[in-house]
Amino acid sequence: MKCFHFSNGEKREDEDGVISRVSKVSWARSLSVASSSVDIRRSEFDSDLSRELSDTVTFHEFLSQRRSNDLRVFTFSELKLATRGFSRALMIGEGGFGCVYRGVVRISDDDPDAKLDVAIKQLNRNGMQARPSFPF
Ligand SMILES: Nc1ncnc2c1ncn2[C@@H]1O[C@H](COP(=O)(O)OP(=O)(O)OP(=O)(O)O)[C@@H](O)[C@H]1O
Repeated sequence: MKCFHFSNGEKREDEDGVISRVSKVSWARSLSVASSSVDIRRSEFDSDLSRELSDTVTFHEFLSQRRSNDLRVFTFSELKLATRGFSRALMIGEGGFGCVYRGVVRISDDDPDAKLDVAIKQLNRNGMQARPSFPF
């Protein structure tokens, strides 16, 4: 699943009205859409890639790069709306990093009827895989 982490860095609004938070982020091999979680959690890193990129790429730059590949960036508000506030009635599964919800998102600004069923994972700051496997 594709996912990226939102952090609690500086808030910035770009020319398209997409609000992002600017801070250093690290790249995860398996990216999924993050939501309300404001912590940066390191998960499955591609060690080579993260070594090359993680300390130099800001979240805003990350979004820009994804856009240049024609990938749509959703705001947290859009994802919240799509899942009716992350309603438990729409929950379709749960992984080690959080719950997965069924949602419907608009896929075109021109056509309000163009919609797509999607699965949206809300990263859980207390996800099981974030816990240490041994006591400190
Ligand atoms: N695209 C999807 N369509 C339908 N159900 C999905 C989809 N993605 C996830 N699910 C459901 O959510 C559950 C958890 O998915 P998730 O991707 O979180 O699993 P995971 O890879 O084990 O999680 P994690 O990466 O957090 O360890 C799946 O077992 C499945 O039931």
